[in-house]
Amino acid sequence: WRAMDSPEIPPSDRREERPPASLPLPAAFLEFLGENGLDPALYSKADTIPRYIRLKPGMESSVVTEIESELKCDLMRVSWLPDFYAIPPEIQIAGSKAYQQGKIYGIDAASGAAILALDVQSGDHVLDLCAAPGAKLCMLADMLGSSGSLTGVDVAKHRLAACRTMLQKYSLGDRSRLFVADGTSFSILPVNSNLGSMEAFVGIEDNGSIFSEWTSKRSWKDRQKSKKAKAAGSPHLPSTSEPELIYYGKDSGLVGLQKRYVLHPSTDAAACTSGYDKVLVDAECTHDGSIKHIQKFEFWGWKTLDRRVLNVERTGNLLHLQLGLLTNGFKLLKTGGSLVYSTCSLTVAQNENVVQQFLSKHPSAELLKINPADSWPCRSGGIQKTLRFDPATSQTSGLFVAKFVKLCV
Ligand SMILES: C[S@@+](CC[C@H](N)C(=O)[O-])C[C@H]1O[C@@H](n2cnc3c(N)ncnc32)[C@H](O)[C@@H]1O
Repeated sequence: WRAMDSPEIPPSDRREERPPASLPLPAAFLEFLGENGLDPALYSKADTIPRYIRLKPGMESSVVTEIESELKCDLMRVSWLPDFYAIPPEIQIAGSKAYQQGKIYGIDAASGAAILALDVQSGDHVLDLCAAPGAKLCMLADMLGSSGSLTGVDVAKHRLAACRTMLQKYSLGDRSRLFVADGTSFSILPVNSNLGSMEAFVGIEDNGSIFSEWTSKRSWKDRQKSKKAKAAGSPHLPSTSEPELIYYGKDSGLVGLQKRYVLHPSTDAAACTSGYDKVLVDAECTHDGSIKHIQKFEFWGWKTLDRRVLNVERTGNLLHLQLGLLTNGFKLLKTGGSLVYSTCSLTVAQNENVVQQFLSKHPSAELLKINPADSWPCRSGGIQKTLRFDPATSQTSGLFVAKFVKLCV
């Protein structure tokens, strides 16, 4: 797999003579970095990047002192990101009471910035097209507040089930619904509150065709369906192209509605008027910018990295997948709505090139300046208005962020 030509490679991504990384990076990964103009020395910084946590909004400030004494470290407030704190990288939060009681969750500061870039307002209908394992989904739900809706989609059912657990743990599920589906073809629009009250869509008899309150107990029909899906092949991919709803909250707007109305695929024209206000496409990628993730392969085995990350077939398909996810996410956006595309890859191929290809085919898409970024510790991407976070510049994981608006054409 070769990186595509790029108009401009950000200067700090160019290869330079620098001290070698302390990690024993395997030859295939070094070759991947070389092909993409990335500096292996980045991977020696894994132990210097803080771990970030987000305090659930609304917690009293005394909670910070409580958590500090429990974790036995200072919580350093991240000045440019509300509710975010940095802690030393070696501190584990999973065993702490604060984590178990749903007061904090782990999320990188760059990920927090991507969510702020989306500028979610109360009342928005928000779609997260690659939602699992769910840290960004939780932050989106928090930003939404007490009106609007959140739809999470992921192709991997077991990973999306983890999102459901997170939403429930942090009491953020009421306005949410979760679909196992392919994000490149998902076409279900938000439940529009005006339509919800129309007689045609509201169920009269509860004969199984109407959404009643969500329960974790599955019906006989559903159990048969997943048995069939399991027998048919991969447990990760839906066996049909039909999205599977695995969770909806009591205020998600579904309760009382006819299933066929809610699960009805939309047209492009309908999306322009009744689509999502905000869409996040945090696309599947090679994860090479997630320095801590790459570090884990030292224990998992470098062969696993070859198979999971660098496999030519997989990486080649990835570019197609990323463009497909961005294209479909944009299709589901209402006119005037905005979309954030992000990846945790540092390559130009999976970021600027995908953005360029997408813009060349979509005259109704325009890049938007991310205003709060003026005070963020990041740099410009290779295309104006796009952003790049990386360990050296930002003290965070690597993240590319681009924001688009859907124009009326
Ligand atoms: C970078 S991760 C998303 C991380 C997530 N946004 C978060 O903050 O926790 C990418 C996700 O995309 C999912 N994915 C891969 N192909 C997909 C597809 N065709 N449609 C939807 N999701 C897909 C993967 O299962 C994975 O969970």
